[in-house]
Amino acid sequence: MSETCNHDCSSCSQSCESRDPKSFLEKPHEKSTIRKVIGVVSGKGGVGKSMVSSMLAANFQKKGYRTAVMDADITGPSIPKAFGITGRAMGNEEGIYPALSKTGIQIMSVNLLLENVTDPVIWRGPVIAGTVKQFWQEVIWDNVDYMFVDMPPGTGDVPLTVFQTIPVDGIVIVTSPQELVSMIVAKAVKMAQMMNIPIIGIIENMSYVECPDCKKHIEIFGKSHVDEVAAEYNLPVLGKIPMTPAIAAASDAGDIESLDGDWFATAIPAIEAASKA
Ligand SMILES: Nc1ncnc2c1ncn2[C@@H]1O[C@H](COP(=O)(O)OP(=O)(O)OP(=O)(O)O)[C@@H](O)[C@H]1O
Repeated sequence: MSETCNHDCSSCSQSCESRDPKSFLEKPHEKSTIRKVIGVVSGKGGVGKSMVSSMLAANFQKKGYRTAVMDADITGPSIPKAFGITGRAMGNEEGIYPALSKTGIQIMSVNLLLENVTDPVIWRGPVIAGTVKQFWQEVIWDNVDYMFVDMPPGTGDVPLTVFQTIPVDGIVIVTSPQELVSMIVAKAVKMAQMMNIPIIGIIENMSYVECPDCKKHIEIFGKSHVDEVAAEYNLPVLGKIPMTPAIAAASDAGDIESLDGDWFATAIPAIEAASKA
């Protein structure tokens, strides 16, 4: 172990015995290789967590990493749409194969298994959590450097299952300025600490709107408090993403991979550094 242990597993990525003596971690499919798993979480829905998961994956793939997205947001799956994937996942007696995006990102989502993408998933918690487990154990993930897990919002059954079964190397918390940011970040931070998952930092989405003429940043949801809240928990702010029609349009068109923007200039090296072996 290269760093001195301060017994706070939430700020450390080492895997040592004291980390989790009675681990519930499950092995992935025997044909899968997944090197790093990054969870993307939010305290509540609609803050752009799926958008951030998709854009992070697109950026990591562009950097040359073999990248995957597991859409663990079973009742509100929006990942395939952002990547323009409409077909169904294929499988055989060995397992299920993820769909591939235009740039080769491996994607698994419940929407790739439903007969009709508009069919609602009206399942009880344990069934939903079981589906996420299956995405880990029965999908054949091909030589993945970084897997981003788009978590369901909140701190319920499914995030719990993900944290218990999948060896998550770190989480990124997504917030938006109008939420009760301090309470919601506090809940996400506490859950990660209880589960001994390192927190890489916070990304604020829909942070501001840029005036197309004078380029002034307008904080339409009011003044952001993300810096203060991050400082309170000793976490870095990994980025502030503007609310822009380009993001909404790219997502609606299934073209998230074509978006250009340097919104992740801080987040990418932070994720790389936090997930180093
Ligand atoms: N920065 C942005 N600028 C413009 N539109 C955005 C931005 N971020 C997200 N959106 C849009 O907001 C909507 C909600 O985003 P998204 O689905 O990523 O949220 P979410 O937090 O994953 O929601 P849920 O948890 O309910 O699934 C989407 O239609 C998306 O296109």
